Amino acid sequence: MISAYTGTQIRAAEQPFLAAGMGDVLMQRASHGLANAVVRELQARSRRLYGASVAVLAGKGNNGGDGLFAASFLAARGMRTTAILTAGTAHAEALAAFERAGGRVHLLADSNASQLAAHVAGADVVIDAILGTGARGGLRGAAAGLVRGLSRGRLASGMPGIVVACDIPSGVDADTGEAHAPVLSADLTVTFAAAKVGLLADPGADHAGRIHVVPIGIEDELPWPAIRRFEPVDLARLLPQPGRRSHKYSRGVLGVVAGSADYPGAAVLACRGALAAGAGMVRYLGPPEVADLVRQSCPEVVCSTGSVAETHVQAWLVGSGMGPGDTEQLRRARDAVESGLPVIADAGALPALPAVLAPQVILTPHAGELAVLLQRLASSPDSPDFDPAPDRTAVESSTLGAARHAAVLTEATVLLKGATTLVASPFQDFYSQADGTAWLATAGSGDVLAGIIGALLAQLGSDVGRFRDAGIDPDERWAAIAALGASLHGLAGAAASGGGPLTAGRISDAVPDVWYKVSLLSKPAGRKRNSHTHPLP
Ligand SMILES: NC(=O)C1=CN([C@@H]2O[C@H](COP(=O)(O)OP(=O)(O)OC[C@H]3O[C@@H](n4cnc5c(N)ncnc54)[C@H](OP(=O)(O)O)[C@@H]3O)[C@@H](O)[C@H]2O)[C@@H](O)CC1
Ligand SMILES: [K+]
Repeated sequence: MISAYTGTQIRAAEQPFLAAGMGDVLMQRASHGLANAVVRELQARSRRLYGASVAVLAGKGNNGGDGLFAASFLAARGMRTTAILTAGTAHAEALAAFERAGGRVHLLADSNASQLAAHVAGADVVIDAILGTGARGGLRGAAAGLVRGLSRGRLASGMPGIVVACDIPSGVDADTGEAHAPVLSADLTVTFAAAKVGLLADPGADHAGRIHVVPIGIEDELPWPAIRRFEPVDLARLLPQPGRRSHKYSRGVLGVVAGSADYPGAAVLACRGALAAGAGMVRYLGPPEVADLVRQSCPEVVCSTGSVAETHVQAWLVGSGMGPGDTEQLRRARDAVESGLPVIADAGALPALPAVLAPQVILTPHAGELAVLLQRLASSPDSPDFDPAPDRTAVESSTLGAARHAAVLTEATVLLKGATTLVASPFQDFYSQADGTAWLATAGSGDVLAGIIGALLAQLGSDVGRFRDAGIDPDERWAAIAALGASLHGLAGAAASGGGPLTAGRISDAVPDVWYKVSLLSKPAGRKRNSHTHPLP
């Protein structure tokens, strides 16, 4: 599990060490870790260390101090180092160490920003150490001009060097992931003590590149994380495995209310996702012509035109491929929510459900659907705040804030789909998953995701002990199940894509193999050999 914290949480954890006079020690650990990461990055690209050019953009705070100390260590390994002081001043000891190590210093001004940008655009490594967790807002004035010019220069150069962000890309809000343009997008973010929230939520995550955490010795002081991310080993622990005496009903039955005359394929894809993700049985309710297609594509599914009340299941999937005119299906969707069973509500169900729901209802909007949902809630007399209601662009600019707000207003669990998928529980627990590939942005991908999460709800929804044993509050298990589903969907998509285009049906085809490979990670050490035979995708 990756745990991420707000800048405020990190600063609070640092406080006892700073009070004990250990600030310098923390900075040395951080800057050593940063320098080592730069060395490893160059080595991984088979680039020579000796003579490599390193430019550090250093602000006046401790973030700049980390960058300057790191550059002085790199100079000691024979690299040519240049610093641009973006605030005209810098951390005194770090600057002295940088100069002692032979680094060149330039003071940034409005008049030389474009010239300095051109000067460092060709560097082998650019370290962005302008703003860290102490930032308020984004880059301003000459620093903004420098980053704009540098981004343009790197694009034009054709063979740009590596950008390494120190702690967080400057201009990304460590607490929210909101990005104040301009931001220099990094190939790698070397972050200290623990990941920051802003690195796990878009658009901040878009700028962060890969994330490397450098421990600095304050980790035991960290509180409950602000946001978490499951890794494959967590899936190994949490995904169910049938016992010898399991039968199809005990494994979990999912009811599916999806598809319409216009979008019959959504029902098929949702059912295929559910079957692939281990549901003991899938029961489909819907129009006869859609049911016929489901039967042809998935003969395992039991289809009927009956009601929710007379269908015995452990969880419901509602909404995929449904529109506002599908009156009977929408009534079934509302009945499913009213049953009190766990429900995943997707696409067409989102506008048709009551404003206030419950934690075991998982809403799965993309950014546009979430904007519409928030606009509807803002105009409801029960939810007078969040004014003005955001449009799609506003949701995309503040994904975590929007998901959080929707979860608070609806009292449901909200999964916001995107390159980084966020899950917000109404109790303010958060997950971020980014296991997939950009090729997952394809028609029907969301229907498969709904099917996978639905199957997990049917299998795990009542397994309170499994979550408690994993340190997850049982009340929060709905958010955890949604995040597990997002992770499984991402891993399956990446495996099926193999780096090339993907169709939605192939995502579900890949789920069983990914599930198997993930499950090997939980086997005792003696059998670990298998995990090499079957590496994760
Ligand atoms: N504490 C520790 O022990 C450790 C901390 N560590 C490192 O320290 C970093 C946090 O350092 P930090 O608190 O000094 O803040 P940082 O982000 O460098 O800059 C803030 C400075 O910039 C200014 N400023 C603010 N906003 C601005 C803007 N928009 N545009 C321009 N200027 C702006 C503001 O000055 P002001 O405007 O308030 O005068 C302030 O002085 C953290 O990310 C990590 O890298 C590690 O070494 C581990 C040990
Ligand atoms: K930075």
